[in-house]
Amino acid sequence: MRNDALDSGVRRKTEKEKPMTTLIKICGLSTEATIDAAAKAGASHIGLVHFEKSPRHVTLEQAAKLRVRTPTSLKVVLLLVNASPVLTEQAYRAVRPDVIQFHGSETPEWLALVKKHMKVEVWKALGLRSAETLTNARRFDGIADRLLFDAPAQALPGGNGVAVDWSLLAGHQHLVPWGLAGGLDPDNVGEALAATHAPLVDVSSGVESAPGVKDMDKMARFCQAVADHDQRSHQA
Ligand SMILES: O=C(O)c1ccccc1N[C@@H]1O[C@H](COP(=O)(O)O)[C@@H](O)[C@H]1O
Repeated sequence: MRNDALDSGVRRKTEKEKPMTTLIKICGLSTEATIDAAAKAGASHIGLVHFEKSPRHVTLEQAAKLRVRTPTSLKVVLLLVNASPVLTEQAYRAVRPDVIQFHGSETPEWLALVKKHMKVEVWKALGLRSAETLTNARRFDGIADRLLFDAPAQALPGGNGVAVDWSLLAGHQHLVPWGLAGGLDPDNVGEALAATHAPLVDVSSGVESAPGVKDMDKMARFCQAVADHDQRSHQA
């Protein structure tokens, strides 16, 4: 397992510190077999999507069953898109995720309210268009437990396999933990990490054989590519 070190995401390493291991979230899982494969491959987080328009949608009942069945080495992230307060609370009670990922136009005030009432980490996904997005992201400082930078919304708010402009993140001073999402796959994740030094990478369509169908071989290759990157940077 590679997920022993929880990187704050703010610093990668200092001279005397051990270099950190990149966290890996594999999103949009819907079967026990793929959850087991994610654990075996070395992911740190799995994502369950509760959003009816997504090909990766799982009902709250399915999500609750998968959650209970998930090995303790994996943190469970429940993904919601502009869910109502009632649905958010229902989803939290049914699934008891470790994290709720908000992937719509949710506000800092809404995330703060969720954090106040639910024992859960709150992550906010933001569509990274320009440097201005990074400035606007400061609204979530001290509220979101992690920011995820994804490509701007297309047909769906996420899960579109579209990469962000990594150069926008290169050298950016992050004040809160963060992660890179959008269009990652086994062949480009090493380059993405070298360009951005992301402490967490989040992948969905890049490890699928068809929309909503996870490919366990691609999942393993993705995690191996991240491990290879980590090893290279530990040696540097
Ligand atoms: O995966 C989905 O279907 C999805 C639906 C609605 C919002 C977000 C969704 N997925 C998230 O999108 C990003 C990037 O996905 P991809 O790797 O480009 O396919 C990731 O955070 C997923 O968690």
